[in-house]
Amino acid sequence: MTPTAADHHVDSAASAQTLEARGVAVRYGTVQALQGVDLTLDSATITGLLGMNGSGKSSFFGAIMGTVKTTAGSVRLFGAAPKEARSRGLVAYMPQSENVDWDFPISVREVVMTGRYGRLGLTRRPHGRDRAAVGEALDRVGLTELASRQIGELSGGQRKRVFVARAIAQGARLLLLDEPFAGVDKASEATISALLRELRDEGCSILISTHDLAGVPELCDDVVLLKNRVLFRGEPSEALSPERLALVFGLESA
Ligand SMILES: Nc1ncnc2c1ncn2[C@@H]1O[C@H](COP(=O)(O)OP(=O)(O)OP(=O)(O)O)[C@@H](O)[C@H]1O
Repeated sequence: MTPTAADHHVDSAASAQTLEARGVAVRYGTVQALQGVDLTLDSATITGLLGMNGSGKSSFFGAIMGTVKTTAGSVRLFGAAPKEARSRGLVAYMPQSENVDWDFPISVREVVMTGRYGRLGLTRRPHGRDRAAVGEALDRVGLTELASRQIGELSGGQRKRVFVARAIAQGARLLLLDEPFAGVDKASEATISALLRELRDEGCSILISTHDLAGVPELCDDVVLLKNRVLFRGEPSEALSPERLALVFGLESA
C-alpha cells in the first residue's frame, strides 16, 4: 500500500517524545497555578499525577491540551504543538465528572463517535470504518449493551468508561485522565485499571490525576508529585514515602 500523508504524520509522531513540557507556567489573575513545570513522558507508561486540591493538576492538563493559556514555557506532544496534536487525534482527555454536562441529550455511542470527528471531514458523516471503530471501542470497555443510552443514565464507573472508549475509538496515543476513579466503586475501578494497563501495554502513555493513593503502586509505573511545580518524579514506592507525602499533602502516610 502507498504511504499517505497521514501515515507520515504517525511515523514522525512515533519517533518524537510523547510529551515534553518545559518551564510551563499558568496564571489566573493573581493566582500562580503552575510555575516552571518540566515533564517528559515516554510511550507505554502510566504516570500518576498526585497533588492536593489546587496544586495545579487540572491546569497542567489544560496546558498540555492547549486549552489553558500558558504564561511561560512550552509544550510539545509527539513533536507537535498541542493544538496540532489534538487535531491529529494523538491526545485524548477525560475531564473531571463535575465538568461534564451529563444531561446533554447525547447517547453513549454518539459521545464515543466524537472521538472520530477529526477523521470525518466537514460533513461529520461517519463511514463504515468509523462505526466499526466505535463498535470495537464500546465492546472493549463493556458498554455495547448501553450504547443507545443517554449519557446521564449511566453509573459513575460506566461514565468514565465512555471516555476511555472515546479515546480508543480516536486512536489516541496519550491519554490524560483527570480523577478517573472519583465516584467509582472498587469493582469498576479494577475494570478501568485493567483496561488502562492493556492500553499501556499496547504503547499508550497515560497521565492520571488521582486522590486514590492506595491504588497508585499497582497502577502506576511512575509518579509525579505536584505542588504548583514538580516536587518529585520517580517510582511509586519512593513517591509515597511518608516524608514526601507530608511535603505534598501534609499527611503522615498513604
Ligand atoms: N479559571 C480559574 N480562575 C481562577 N483561578 C483558577 C482557575 N482555575 C484554577 N484556578 C486556581 O488555580 C489553582 C490550581 O487549580 P487546579 O484546578 O489546576 O488544581 P487541581 O490540582 O486540579 O485541583 P483539584 O484537585 O481540586 O481538582 C487553584 O488555586 C485554583 O483555585
